[in-house]
Amino acid sequence: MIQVRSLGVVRGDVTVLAETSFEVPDGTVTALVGPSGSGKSTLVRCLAGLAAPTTGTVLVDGVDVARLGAAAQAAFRRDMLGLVFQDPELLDELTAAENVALPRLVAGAPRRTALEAARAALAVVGCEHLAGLRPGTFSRGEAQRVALARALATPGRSVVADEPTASLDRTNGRLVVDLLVRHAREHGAATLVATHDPEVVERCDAVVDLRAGAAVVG
Ligand SMILES: Nc1ncnc2c1ncn2[C@@H]1O[C@H](COP(=O)(O)OP(=O)(O)OP(=O)(O)O)[C@@H](O)[C@H]1O
Repeated sequence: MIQVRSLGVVRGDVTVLAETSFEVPDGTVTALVGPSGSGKSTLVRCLAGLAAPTTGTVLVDGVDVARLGAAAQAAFRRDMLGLVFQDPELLDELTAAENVALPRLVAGAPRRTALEAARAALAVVGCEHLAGLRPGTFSRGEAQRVALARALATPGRSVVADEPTASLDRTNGRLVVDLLVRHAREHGAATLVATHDPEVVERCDAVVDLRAGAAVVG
């Protein structure tokens, strides 16, 4: 479960987020919407331990990432949270399977086990055929699905995505949302998706709107 409690973020004179509270239950997908500059990315970064709350707390499966040290925060991102960004950020010198396996390899899993799990994750997103290839030649849709396979292969259940369909065409955008929703249902994953895309919002179970600095939960 993802829990955001009275979250406030102030940077200098700017109130980026004020008194924001909501929960994302396991097995459900919540859309995080709001005009440009309303703090969606900042909230995602707080959940990932990449930005610090000024007030309030965020909990991912009970873990308050802001209270962890830097190394533990990195381990939290690797082991507990599936993170998806607008750009896939794959490493060009590794194959797709190695990219997906990387978090597990870094955590010390045997190479063969990690690569087998990576191939299975690639099959789930329809990219089995890319396993042995390097990302340089992948289409945007393919690259984003490989990044999704990497995020969804995280042992932890919660998933946070920041504009995961923004750089994709409609067909690939739909595919990515389908995969996020299916993963949430099948794995009981609490999933939060920051988005501007009405088609994505329509597929979600709930909407949190960060309009005018206050969260409206519907
Ligand atoms: N460290 C910081 N210092 C000053 N202002 C900041 C800082 N971080 C974020 N902001 C401001 O907070 C606001 C919210 O930014 P954020 O990127 O979270 O919005 P967003 O809703 O994701 O926007 P978009 O939809 O355009 O991606 C912006 O006006 C941004 O300039």
